[in-house]
Amino acid sequence: MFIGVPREIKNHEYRVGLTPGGVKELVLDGHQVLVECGAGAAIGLTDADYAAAGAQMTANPQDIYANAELIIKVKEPLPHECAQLKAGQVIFTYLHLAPDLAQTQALIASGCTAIAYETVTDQKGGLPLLAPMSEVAGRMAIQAGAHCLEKAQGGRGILLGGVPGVLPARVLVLGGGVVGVNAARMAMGFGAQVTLVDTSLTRLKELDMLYGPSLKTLYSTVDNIERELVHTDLVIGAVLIVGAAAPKLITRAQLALLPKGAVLVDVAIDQGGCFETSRLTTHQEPTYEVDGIVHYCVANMPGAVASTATFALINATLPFIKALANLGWKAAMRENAHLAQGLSVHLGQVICPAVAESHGLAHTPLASVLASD
Ligand SMILES: NC(=O)C1=CN([C@@H]2O[C@H](COP(=O)(O)OP(=O)(O)OC[C@H]3O[C@@H](n4cnc5c(N)ncnc54)[C@H](O)[C@@H]3O)[C@@H](O)[C@H]2O)C=CC1
Ligand SMILES: CC(=O)C(=O)O
Ligand SMILES: [Mg+2]
Repeated sequence: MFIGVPREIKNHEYRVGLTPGGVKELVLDGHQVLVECGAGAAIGLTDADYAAAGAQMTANPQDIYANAELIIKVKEPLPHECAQLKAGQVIFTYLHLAPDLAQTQALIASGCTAIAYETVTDQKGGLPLLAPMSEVAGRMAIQAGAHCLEKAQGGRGILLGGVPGVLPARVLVLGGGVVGVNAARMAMGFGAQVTLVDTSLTRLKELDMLYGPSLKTLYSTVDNIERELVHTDLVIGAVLIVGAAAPKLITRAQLALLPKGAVLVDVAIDQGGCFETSRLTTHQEPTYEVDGIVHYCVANMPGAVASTATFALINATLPFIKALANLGWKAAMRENAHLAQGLSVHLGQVICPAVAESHGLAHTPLASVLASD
């Protein structure tokens, strides 16, 4: 198969969809891999490394969009990338379509087959291709939040861990999945007082067994969250309903409950965000203020630690990329029902039910697509 890897072009996005090690595996399987020059340069993966692994290199991303049967990326295709996609071509990347009607329409119009990393599942009900980036973003959320709590960033001027004789900051984590648990672990490591809420009692029980009294757990209700906000310095938004737009857990009116200079880090922003006042920001300008509350809403947080994040991502994606390349997407999905959950858009039809529902669009059942020739 002809596989293409364009350079990522989103703001401060330095990750790359395939490492030279990944290229080597695919070339050994008999595939042809075309990589855009400089795709891995920011994290020390040189064009020479890719060439040595067996890739062909091009300075022109249009060569990739014109010729590749399978395109491997990290972030969602931007409008001019969507415009180059076509029927018969597969793109495998993060898409986050539920909050993004324009991208959904562009992928429909392209006729391509778009497979989303973030909805591929595993036997345990997890999201194996989202998890590595959720680990990174969850851990980063505490670094980012601690920085935002500094006065110069608009924050309350509170040190996360406090010092002897002065209490540490209070951190509220909304959602106890992969992002939430990684954020909670980092915050506890800093010495902060951490409370985590979730709607899953099973999950809260697991976390209680894991962390004991150093982590306070609370069932997620409006009332419980409101009572916490009154004394919270840093809130981490880490909820997810797979494929769907994030539920809004803090309204604009509820911002008034927080102390002035408190910080909201909305990791769930890629699914539309879980605070009413969230709007997308970039690494270049990561924060803004609403009613005296600092908001950090960067949708590609792991892009900032692109070296760690790229290797973590490829560890998870490579087996699926190999299956798509070796078998073709349809046979690979017939063989692996978990990979099939990634199919979002195909030949102008929306396949992911949660995406269709978010935009009020018709949805074509996965089974009927996989049953057809
Ligand atoms: N901004 C960024 O750079 C990144 C964003 N993310 C995003 O972070 C979000 C969380 O991802 P994961 O932790 O991997 O998901 P996950 O599925 O592991 O965890 C989500 C948790 O939210 C809980 N939840 C759902 N509704 C809730 C509610 N109303 N109240 C409290 N808890 C609720 C679920 O029970 C689950 O435990 C996703 O939107 C993901 O796309 C992930 C990586 C990077
Ligand atoms: C998950 C995601 O959107 C990211 O890593 O940027
Ligand atoms: Mg994202």
